[in-house]
Formats: sequence, structure tokens, C-alpha cells
Amino acid sequence: MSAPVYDRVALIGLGLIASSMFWAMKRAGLAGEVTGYARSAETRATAREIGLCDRVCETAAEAVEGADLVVLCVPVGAMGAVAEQIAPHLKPGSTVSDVGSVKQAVIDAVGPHLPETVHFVPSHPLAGTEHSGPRSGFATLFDNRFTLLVPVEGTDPEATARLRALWEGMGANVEEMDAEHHDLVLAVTSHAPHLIAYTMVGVADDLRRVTDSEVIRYSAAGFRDFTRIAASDPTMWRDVFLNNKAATLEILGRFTEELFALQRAIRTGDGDQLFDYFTRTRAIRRGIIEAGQDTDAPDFGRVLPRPAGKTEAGKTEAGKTEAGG
Ligand SMILES: NC(=O)C1=CN([C@@H]2O[C@H](COP(=O)(O)OP(=O)(O)OC[C@H]3O[C@@H](n4cnc5c(N)ncnc54)[C@H](O)[C@@H]3O)[C@@H](O)[C@H]2O)C=CC1
Ligand SMILES: O=C(O)C(=O)Cc1ccc(O)cc1
Repeated sequence: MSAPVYDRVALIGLGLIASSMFWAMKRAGLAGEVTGYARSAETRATAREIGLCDRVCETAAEAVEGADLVVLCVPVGAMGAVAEQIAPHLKPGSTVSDVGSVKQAVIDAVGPHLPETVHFVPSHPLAGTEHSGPRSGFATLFDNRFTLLVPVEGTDPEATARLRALWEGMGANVEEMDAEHHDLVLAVTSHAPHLIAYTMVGVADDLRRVTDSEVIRYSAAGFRDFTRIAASDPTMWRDVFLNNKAATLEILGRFTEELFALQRAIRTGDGDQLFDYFTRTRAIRRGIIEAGQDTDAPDFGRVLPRPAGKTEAGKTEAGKTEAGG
């Protein structure tokens, strides 16, 4: 058990990510008191029933009162409204963060509402499941997964270092990245693949004669993975696509071009083109495995390289320093 990184943490939106953060913080003793707020009375009741948060509050204002760290864990499209609601109640010197899957749109929506007396350090854990809601979280979700920090210009490095210590304490490998790059990388590794999975499952469903039991019964692992991903929360994913439009459309455009090229190779019987293409993609997968990354876990973020100079030892050292302060 380490010393708390923050005395008081407030979680706004009590779903998969907030509940996983709560259990991960408790596991390592990273926070003194954790308050929580969710918009729906039903979610607040569930949270109280399962012991999610030390104190579940009736308003967002009450939850953030006196908090040293406030983490917005709501769908990307709701971040701005929540920031506006809590802004007058934030403690000067505190840090506001979020866990949204898109960064530039969240920075644009949240930043203008925050008083100059608070630090804004956006974050994104590259870990999740297709489940949502307060009962879906678990303490090990972030273990050995990347969390990306996206500090905005002029952010106090100490506020960033402290948040890094929290994520490392929750088991994550932390990297920093700018918002534009983040949104492009995630469009390739997570957002476009989700849209493709949604589409593939939709296509299978259109072929009614193979649906009912047959799709699942006879599906190989690939299609099963698609159905798992396509079971993800519709609100969350609607907001991701509406808020990472440019990067997602750019990647889907390239995807469509390649798909057409492969379609043509099939039609014309160009086996060499198909073979060469599959040989290249196989090498990419093998490169990931040789780099020592666990490819069984459904974590698209694992293709991100660790920048030169960052070592496990360095990471642990930073975590210890911050946790002690
Ligand atoms: N699900 C995943 O695998 C991952 C999700 N994220 C991001 O984390 C954030 C939260 O996602 P999850 O925890 O999966 O969602 P979730 O659906 O499990 O929980 C979201 C919570 O926010 C509440 N909420 C929605 N609108 C609200 C509002 N206006 N005011 C207050 N509460 C509101 C919902 O009632 C729910 O309790 C999203 O921004 C998502 O993009 C990041 C990494 C992984
Ligand atoms: O469940 C999966 O396969 C995921 O890809 C989880 C996930 C969803 C959204 C994110 O922003 C990060 C991770």
C-alpha cells in the first residue's frame, strides 16, 4: 500500500472506467477519500449498494467540493456540459482530468469552462471492455495497459507528474502525446476498427438466414471478436465518431481504397497481390509479438511504441516520488 497521491478524488459519471479507477485506487491506497456523482438516481443507488465510492453525492457540485483531483468519466459528448456545471465549485490549485476516447474535442469543450486556478490534464486509458455501467468495473483493468496523458499548453508539469503517479499506481504504463497525434493514432487503432466491427455485425444481421443461432454457433474467433466489440455502448461510440470526425474519416477513406484494391484482386484472380498483402500484414502482427507485447488482450493501444529513453525503472521511480508527496 503506497501513500495517497491525492487526499480527495471526485469521479463524475460512474460507469466502467470510473468504477475501475475507484477499485484500482483502493487496491493501492492512492486516494484518501473518493466521492462520486452520476446523473441517474438508479446509477447512484447501484453505486451505494456495491460500495462504489466512499461517498456518492446527489449533485456534481457537492462531489467536486474540496477535491484535489476531479476526473470526468462521462461520454465525450457530455464533457463540456459537465465541466460547465462543476466549474464554479472547483478548489483552486486542484487538477481536472477526463478519460475520454477523443482528446482535441474534449479539450475544446472543457477548457473554456475551467477557471485559471485549476490545472487541466486530459488522459485516456487504452483499456476497456464492451461492458458499461457501475457494476462493470474491476481493479485490474489498467494493469500493464497504456494510459496517454495529453497536457494542454502551459500545464504545470507538477500537476502532470502527479496524475502520472496516480495512473502508474493503478497499474498503467503512462506516455504523453499531443491531442492531434492522439486522435489520429486512436482513429487507426481503435475508432476505425470499432466502426468496421459494427458494420460487419450489421451485415451479418442483414443476412437473416444466417443470423439466429448460426452466426454465433459457427463463428470463428474473428467474427466473435467483432460481435464483442459491436456490443459496446452506443452512446459512447456515437460520441467518439462525432467528435473525432476528421481523423476517422481520413482513416476510413484509406481503408476503403485498400478494400477496393483487394476486392479487385479477388475478382480478377490476382492471387499474387492477395498473397503479398497478407504476407505484409502477417509481418506486422509478428513484429508486435516479437516486441514482447501480449496480443491476446483486446487492446489496440499496444501497437504504440515506447519512446526512446523511457524505461520501466524510470517509470517506477517517478511513481514513488509522487506517491510520497
Ligand atoms: N468503455 C471503454 O472501453 C472505454 C471508455 N473510455 C471513455 O471513458 C468515458 C466513460 O466511458 P465508460 O465508463 O465506458 O462509460 P459508461 O457508459 O460505463 O459510464 C458513463 C457514465 O456517465 C454517465 N453520464 C452520461 N452522461 C452524463 C452526464 N451528462 N452527466 C453525468 N453523468 C453522465 C452515465 O450515466 C454513466 O454512469 C467515455 O468518454 C469513453 O470514451 C476510455 C477508455 C475505454
Ligand atoms: O474493448 C475493446 O476492445 C476496446 O478497444 C476497449 C477500448 C475502448 C475505447 C477506448 O478509448 C479504449 C479502449
